Amino acid sequence: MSQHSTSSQPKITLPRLQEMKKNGDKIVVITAYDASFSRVVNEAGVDVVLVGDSLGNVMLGLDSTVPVTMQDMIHHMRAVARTNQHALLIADMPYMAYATVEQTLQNAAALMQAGAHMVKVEGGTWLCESVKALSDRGIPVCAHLGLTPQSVDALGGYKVQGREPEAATKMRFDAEALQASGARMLVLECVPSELARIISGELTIPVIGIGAGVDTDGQVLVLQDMLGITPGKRPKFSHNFMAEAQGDIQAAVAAYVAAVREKRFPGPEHSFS
Ligand SMILES: Nc1nc(=O)c2c([nH]1)NC[C@@H]1CN(c3ccc(C(=O)N[C@@H](CCC(=O)O)C(=O)O)cc3)CN21
Ligand SMILES: CC(C)C(=O)C(=O)O
Ligand SMILES: [Mg+2]
Repeated sequence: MSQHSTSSQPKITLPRLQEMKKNGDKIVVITAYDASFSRVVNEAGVDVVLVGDSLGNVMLGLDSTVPVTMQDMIHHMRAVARTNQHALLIADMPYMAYATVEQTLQNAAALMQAGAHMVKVEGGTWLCESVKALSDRGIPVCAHLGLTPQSVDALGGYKVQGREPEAATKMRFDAEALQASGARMLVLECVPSELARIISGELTIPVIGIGAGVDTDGQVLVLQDMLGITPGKRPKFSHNFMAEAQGDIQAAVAAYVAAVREKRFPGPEHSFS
């Protein structure tokens, strides 16, 4: 196998995801961090694989994503890329890797060269300049609003975001501004279902929810959460699909894919109001 995991082109492209939004077909996103699970989730037919900085929690045993480094992200990104078959691969940019426009370009380039097809950044309008700089240079960007775990200390914990009217209005404004700056996808995490529904309708780009109700254009979950092997507490918005899969990992991931496509997941018990 080649030492340089040069990015091969995915069958699931950004225009295809755009078309899925238009047709109301749910986009299925899942995290993976290594070659074995990259293959499993590809076999299950997921559209998008996220090499999330949640690898800090589930791969490294950390209690937040703050200590995760570019080296960590590159290491896992390369492993996932080696066995990817058809999925679009997104790499999270880790803590402080996109503090300035210069840093953003350099670190995004490293993740693309490790096999990513898109990079993801957490934050609102302060990021617009960097999103535009990346987009102008041909690097697709996924934005991330709501509960942004890299800011957990500023937010005062892992809490639902956008419940107050002013916060909801600001999130809608941030989402529009990021899209106008060139973002091609948006993740909404821990947001009231109604606000996520409104933002998904207002944006033309696909909106992927986690703890954001059933009315987004797609869903994302952390792999270990759906397999019931999270080290520590599993977030309330997640669901253990292993329970109904008789211990079969491949079947559990397939159950998640089917539940999202058929709009059976998430249910009210995984959503916030
Ligand atoms: N295993 C894992 N799953 C994730 O979804 C995840 C990570 N790790 N690490 C990075 C971030 C952190 N995330 C988190 C972590 C905790 C909560 C949490 O405790 N949420 C509360 C609900 C919040 C509320 O009611 O205000 C919960 O009870 O689940 C949410 C998202 C999501 N991401
Ligand atoms: C939970 C998702 C959206 C994420 O950012 C991650 O896995 O790091
Ligand atoms: Mg993340």
